[in-house]
Amino acid sequence: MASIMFLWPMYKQFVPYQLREYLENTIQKYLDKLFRRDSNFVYIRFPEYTGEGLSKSRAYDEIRNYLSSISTARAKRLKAKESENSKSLVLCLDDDEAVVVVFQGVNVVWSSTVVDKEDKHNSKEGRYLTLTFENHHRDIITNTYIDHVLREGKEIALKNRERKLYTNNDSSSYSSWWEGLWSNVPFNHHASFETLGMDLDKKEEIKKDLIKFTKGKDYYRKVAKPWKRGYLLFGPPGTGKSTMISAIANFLEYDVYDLELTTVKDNAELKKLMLDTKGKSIVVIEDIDCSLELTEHRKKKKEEDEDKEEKKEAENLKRVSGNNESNVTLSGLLNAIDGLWSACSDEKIIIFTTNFVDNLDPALIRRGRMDYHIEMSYCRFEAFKVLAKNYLENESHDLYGEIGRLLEEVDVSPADVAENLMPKSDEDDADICFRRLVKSLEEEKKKKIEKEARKNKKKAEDNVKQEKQNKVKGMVTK
Ligand SMILES: Nc1ncnc2c1ncn2[C@@H]1O[C@H](COP(=O)(O)OP(=O)(O)OP(=O)(O)O)[C@@H](O)[C@H]1O
Ligand SMILES: [Mg+2]
Repeated sequence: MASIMFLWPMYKQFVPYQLREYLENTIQKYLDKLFRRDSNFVYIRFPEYTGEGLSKSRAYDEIRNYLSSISTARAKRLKAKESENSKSLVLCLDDDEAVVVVFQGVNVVWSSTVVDKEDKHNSKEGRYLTLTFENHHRDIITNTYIDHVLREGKEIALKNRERKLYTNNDSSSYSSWWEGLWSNVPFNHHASFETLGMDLDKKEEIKKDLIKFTKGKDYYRKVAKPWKRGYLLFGPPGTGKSTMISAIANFLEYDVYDLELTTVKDNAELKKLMLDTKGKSIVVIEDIDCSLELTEHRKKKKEEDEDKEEKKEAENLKRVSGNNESNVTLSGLLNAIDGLWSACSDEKIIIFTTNFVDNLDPALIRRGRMDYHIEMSYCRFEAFKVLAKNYLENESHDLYGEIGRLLEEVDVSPADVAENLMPKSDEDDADICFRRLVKSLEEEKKKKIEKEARKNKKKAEDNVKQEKQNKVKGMVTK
């Protein structure tokens, strides 16, 4: 019987379609009816559509994904499918084709069947996948294997999907009516940890932390915490905070939700937005200090307007600007990050960026909320080496020593260094770019020295002034 089971796919390959259809519709149906009850084999059917055929079956898609890698390696007939959510063609088992899979020493057969043309009018099942195995393996298949298949299928779908960059829609604009809370575009930023100029040890530490997080499902469940992690990226402009977010997204293959807090109407809307984000994603709030400050600033301005009896003018302004004033409060934001709802979806990273970490409310960035604080700092020699390799494919040069010394003496951002390293014309080779960088660093050094000198001069003048005042005071009291 086992040999018949394994020959079945081959038979399907060689027998002409019309004859096969005839055989399947007549002989096989009767034979199946007669013998299936006593058969040693179990058949599980997974239809493409569930219920009345209104919605696609998730299990079917997951199994198809799982079978895609196996079929690509083993099946003779494959079907190439284009999928909206997938970044490349998906190869899957062709109709009326089958593959044998061995799981923990147990042989099973997966076959794909398309519903007969006549039947199609009565049934919306479309296609179905059938899993066949010997009866005495029933426990391992139903308790372990099917779960394994669905899990693997989900993983494969996540890997193959086209990643998205989401931005929240302004709720006061008409487009949000049909576009929903978030709009998206394909996420195509190519930043990676390899191209990120920063201290190598720090880079490794961040990568390790991220990997630990992604593997922490059971741990987070054990300690009864939602599976999420907060990162605070802080540092001067142009030090790579936004680039780091893209690098993290690419490293983990996550989607990115870029949340523009100033267009969020109120706390309730913020909660809705957060609830509408999927797992395996990064929620980003850039320049968090400005977002909150802006809200406060607007409120104060409104009060002032009212005090000055300019209520009418303020009303007009409101009308013109579409009344899109944000009333998100700090407590609303805290609640959105780790309120009860945050346990609703799995595997999420929240990243705040700021240029002024000292301006932030301690409650917002306390550990447990923003678990990992990463300082993005000015460009030093190690970061420069990464940028030189990246922009000029260069790993050594006579000027490296001088550049290294200058980078220790002046504070310049990696963005400034990158700008100097970027060839401006076809004639610009590495030598020209490095010389340009040295020149720019020397100018920075000169500016720094002049600034220091001005500061010292002012300090000396202030001291003289103070001494004079003290002398006068002394004379008066005498
Ligand atoms: N550490 C870095 N490694 C590699 N490239 C960098 C780095 N920092 C900055 N750059 C380059 O400079 C540009 C600006 O960097 P980025 O936008 O990431 O800075 P930022 O810290 O987010 O600045 P801001 O505070 O103004 O938002 C990037 O496009 C990137 O090319
Ligand atoms: Mg930025």
